Amino acid sequence: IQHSEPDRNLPWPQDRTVVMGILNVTPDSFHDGGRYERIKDAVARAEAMIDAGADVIDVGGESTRPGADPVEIEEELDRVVPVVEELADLEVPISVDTRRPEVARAVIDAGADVLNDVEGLQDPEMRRVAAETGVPVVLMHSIEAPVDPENEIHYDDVVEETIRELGDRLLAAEKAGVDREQVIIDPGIGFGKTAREGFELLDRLAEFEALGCPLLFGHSHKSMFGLTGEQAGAAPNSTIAATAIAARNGADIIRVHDVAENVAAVNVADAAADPEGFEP
Ligand SMILES: Cn1cnc2c(O)nc(N)nc21
Repeated sequence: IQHSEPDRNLPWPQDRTVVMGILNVTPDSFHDGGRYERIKDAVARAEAMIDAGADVIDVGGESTRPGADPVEIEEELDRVVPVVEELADLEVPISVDTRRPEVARAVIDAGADVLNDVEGLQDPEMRRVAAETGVPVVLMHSIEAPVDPENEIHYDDVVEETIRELGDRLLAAEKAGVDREQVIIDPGIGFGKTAREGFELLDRLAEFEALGCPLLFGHSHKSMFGLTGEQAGAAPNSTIAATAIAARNGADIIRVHDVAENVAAVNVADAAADPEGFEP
């Protein structure tokens, strides 16, 4: 499977699988230190991920784990804006994972290059931000985020239904003035989907090409790997194996915690996809 035609003005290479490093700036992702310590630590971790081969850094101030507590807007701003300001000077683009238009506007003003919306631009105000700023936006499929674990969502064909619902979101975004060229789609692994549905999506990723947008796959350390003998938050080996399969099945961007290991996995997939043309 080749990558989507390299004709979009996205801020990363389009002739190979791109690795997005996850930078959580939630308090539980730091040992207790002051605010300044946290910002310094976040920048150091971003730099380490860049050194390990990350093509883009995804900054998130609010956990989207199932059942996570929502964070006040002021708190989310206080967590992400200072970090984005520091990272804006680094040589790789910065993505921000937020569901809030206020935060989206603030981080774009602070230098963020990409919006990562786990709610798939369901908020009309988020569509307006994307349309007005023209920044690339990740449109992730999720019935709700964070998902209420009690909310039993059932799919007949998770791939078909996810593609159809993403298509509807894409149309709504285009109606609001968002250019299809700025949209990256994402099946939303684990958001209201079972482990087996996660593997079904992984296996049939190529079907998402129908939407004509680059595809982001975010499986790192997720609960689907309970099926493969690891567990949520501690699934490094399954994550790396799934990265290679996802890249080979057409994922254009892989969103991961452990950058070096997953860079190797995408390189293996890209080399297998084009043994003559692959360049290390
Ligand atoms: C923030 N976040 C957590 N999981 C994610 C996924 O699978 N995709 C995207 N785009 N963001 C995610």
